[in-house]
Amino acid sequence: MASITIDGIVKQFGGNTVLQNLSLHIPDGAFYTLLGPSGCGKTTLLRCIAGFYEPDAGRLLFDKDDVTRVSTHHRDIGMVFQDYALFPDKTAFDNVAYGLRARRVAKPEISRRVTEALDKVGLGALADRYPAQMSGGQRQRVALARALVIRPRVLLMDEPLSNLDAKMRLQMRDVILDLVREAGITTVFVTHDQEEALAMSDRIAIMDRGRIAQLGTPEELYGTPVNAYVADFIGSANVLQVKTSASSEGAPHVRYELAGHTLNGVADAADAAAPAGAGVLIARPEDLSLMAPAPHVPNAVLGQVLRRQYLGFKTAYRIQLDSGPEIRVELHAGNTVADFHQGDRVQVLVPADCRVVAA
Ligand SMILES: Nc1ncnc2c1ncn2[C@@H]1O[C@H](COP(=O)(O)OP(=O)(O)OP(=O)(O)O)[C@@H](O)[C@H]1O
Repeated sequence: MASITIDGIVKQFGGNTVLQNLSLHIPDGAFYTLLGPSGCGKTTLLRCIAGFYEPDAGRLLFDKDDVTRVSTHHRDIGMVFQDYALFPDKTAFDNVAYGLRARRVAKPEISRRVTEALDKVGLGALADRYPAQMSGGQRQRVALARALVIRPRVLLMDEPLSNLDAKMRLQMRDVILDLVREAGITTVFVTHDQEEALAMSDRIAIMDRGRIAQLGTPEELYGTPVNAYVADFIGSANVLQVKTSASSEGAPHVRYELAGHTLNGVADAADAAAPAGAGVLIARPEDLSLMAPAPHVPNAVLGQVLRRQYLGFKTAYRIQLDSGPEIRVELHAGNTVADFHQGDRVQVLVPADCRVVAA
């Protein structure tokens, strides 16, 4: 077990800089997820931590040990891949035993630890099966047991759930979390599935073209995304260009123009000093609400229902704001406000704590 310090890592392929001076500290025992769209550099970063790639600049530390130039098999890491990467000609037992045999662990101890590891992942009865005789979920459990049985300092997982069906993915989330929590092992998990990231992580690093756009707890990323990219990547958000001006209440409050109305919002701390200009309103559909048009309602914008979609636990609306953009609103079942239909005139209520960030 060890903390991981990534200090100013740069990685280039040809002329293409894939990791741009990236720094990140992962405390001992924490579960961190790298999340981002295809090609943002998640796997490259994981491979630098694993030692498959040597960075062009920067350092990598496990605790205080500089492992930047240490080879993969001396880094003491466990790895789990999307495609399991099991040996097809070895049984589950022998797959899990492989790392211990390579480390010349005594036979009785190998037997004890492998049996224990297979039991932990619920495969005690399948020790003699070959990978081809197992389901995807079972194979991934073998891969997990194989990674953990060597008691690595760091566990690295590259999209380990993406080849599994939806139900198995949910089950394996719990299996993984139970095992890594019990072992107290520092884990770096790569996914492009935002729900998986939210459900599993202590902290999520959202990556954008080789940089970290935001690092935070799931609640921080969802509740206070620093920019439109993060807001749009985690959950869904209305991301609307607005013109901002200073609020009489002072920072962090800000006023902004949306579809001909002046509303109150909250500015990002970094932008609070310069409130006048172009901004971006970030409003989650579930934070907005609807009412029939009425005079003198603060923080409301007029529009018309373009589409109403009933989704059981919620109803999703697309509203065309009068001489403004479209905006999405979601009302949850049990919400007592009246229902609206296509063509209805409505007033969209935008809470005054909705955030406006730099454009
Ligand atoms: N070995 C390599 N040689 C050249 N370019 C590479 C190599 N590995 C990755 N790249 C490039 O680096 C960029 C980042 O790739 P990376 O695999 O790290 O992205 P990712 O975020 O993991 O994407 P995905 O979710 O699709 O796996 C891509 O543009 C990719 O084409």
